[in-house]
Amino acid sequence: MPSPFLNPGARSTANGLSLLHLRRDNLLPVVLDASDADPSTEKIVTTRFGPFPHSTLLNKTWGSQIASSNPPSNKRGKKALKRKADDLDSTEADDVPASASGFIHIFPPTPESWTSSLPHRTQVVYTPDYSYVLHRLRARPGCTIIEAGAGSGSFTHAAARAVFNGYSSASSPKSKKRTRFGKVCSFEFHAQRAQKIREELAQHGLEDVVHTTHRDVYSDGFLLGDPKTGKSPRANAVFLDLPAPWLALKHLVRNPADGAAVSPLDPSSPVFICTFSPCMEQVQKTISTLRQLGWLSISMVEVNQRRIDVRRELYGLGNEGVRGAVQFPKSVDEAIGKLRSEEDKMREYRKLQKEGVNSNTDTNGNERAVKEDDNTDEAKNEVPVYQRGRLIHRTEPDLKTHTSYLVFAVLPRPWSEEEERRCRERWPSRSERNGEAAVKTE
Ligand SMILES: C[S@@+](CC[C@H](N)C(=O)[O-])C[C@H]1O[C@@H](n2cnc3c(N)ncnc32)[C@H](O)[C@@H]1O
Repeated sequence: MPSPFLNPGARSTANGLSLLHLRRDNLLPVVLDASDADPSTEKIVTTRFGPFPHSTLLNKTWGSQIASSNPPSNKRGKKALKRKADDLDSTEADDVPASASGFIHIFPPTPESWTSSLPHRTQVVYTPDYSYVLHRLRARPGCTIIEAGAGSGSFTHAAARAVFNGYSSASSPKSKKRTRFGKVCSFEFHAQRAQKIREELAQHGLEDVVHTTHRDVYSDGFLLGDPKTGKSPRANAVFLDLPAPWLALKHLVRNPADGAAVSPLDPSSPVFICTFSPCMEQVQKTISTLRQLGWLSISMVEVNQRRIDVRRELYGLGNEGVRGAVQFPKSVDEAIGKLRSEEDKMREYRKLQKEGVNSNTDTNGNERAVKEDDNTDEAKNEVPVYQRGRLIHRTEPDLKTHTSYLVFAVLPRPWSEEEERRCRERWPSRSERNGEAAVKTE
């Protein structure tokens, strides 16, 4: 099955993953089920915007707006309970809320939307970090990345998309020989997490691109299959999101001394590494071990991404009903004016109370007209609402991420005297060329 992450097609399909966009930063992943066409028993996604039976979500052009359905006439629908809005957004429902008022949008999955909606089993790597990491690892179609640990699979999905250049199982044996298919070799030592990520990747059509191994990489390294005699993944890049990355580095060498038959690294290319650590002591230990093992260009980066919200700030009491406006006096004069008018109103009210007249009727018993406050900006100036107020920008403090110090390094490809000599003969330097010319003219 082609992965909806890599080949989403034009429409939502049965058994494929879709993402329901409820609100900004609130996405609900759903695998659509077409097996039950009976409206009284089919699966329903229940959200704060109403119920959405799977049949109403199937075969929709990505990006479509979908209106919620009327509550079904089945028993579950009739027994509908009123629940808090936050409890409502779920992929399956035992009962359906009686109101059917809203709409949602349906989107194909991407690594970014999966990161913000996936079921968390561990801390995850968020988009600002992994986009930078993949860029520094030179992740590109056709290369192989080693990842440990897989955790909740957030980084795994982004890495799979970065290296994807075709499904090896779908290509002919001849082209398989010629093409090096991009791969992510993912290692996880927690048995349930390893099993869960395997299931998820199969459900997402990524099992061809990601090879998952249940393994303690500190003791058993990164070969595929048997830890000692297994196959080398021939990795071009490595990402370690482990509590003690320095303990795994001894296996990431060109000539293994740990008893492994081969190195897990690609002998024909330099290898880029990134380790992800939440504290500086871990960074220091990692860098020290990288130095001992011959890694070069070692550097550390902290990604501190902030989303900047640019908007107009409109203060003043006359902005009632204006979207985003702050109902607060913009000057001392406006504050005093407001207090005076309220005192006047109170005085008049007390006077009427004393006279025994309903405050909403005048002394003759007629309905009193509500005095309109003409002191609005609308009435006072011609400036359109969207241009009023001060233009301000604020950083959004609630960005989802967790402290991460990213250590990067490069291990050069192995290089022998013989290879150096062959290259010099083939591409002589200018001085070598000039020397040769001088010898020839003598
Ligand atoms: C922070 S989580 C990784 C999150 C992941 N990068 C993501 O984006 O979802 C760290 C994972 O490393 C795994 N782990 C810890 N020690 C390990 C080891 N020695 N070998 C393999 N995995 C290990 C843990 O079980 C945990 O799932």
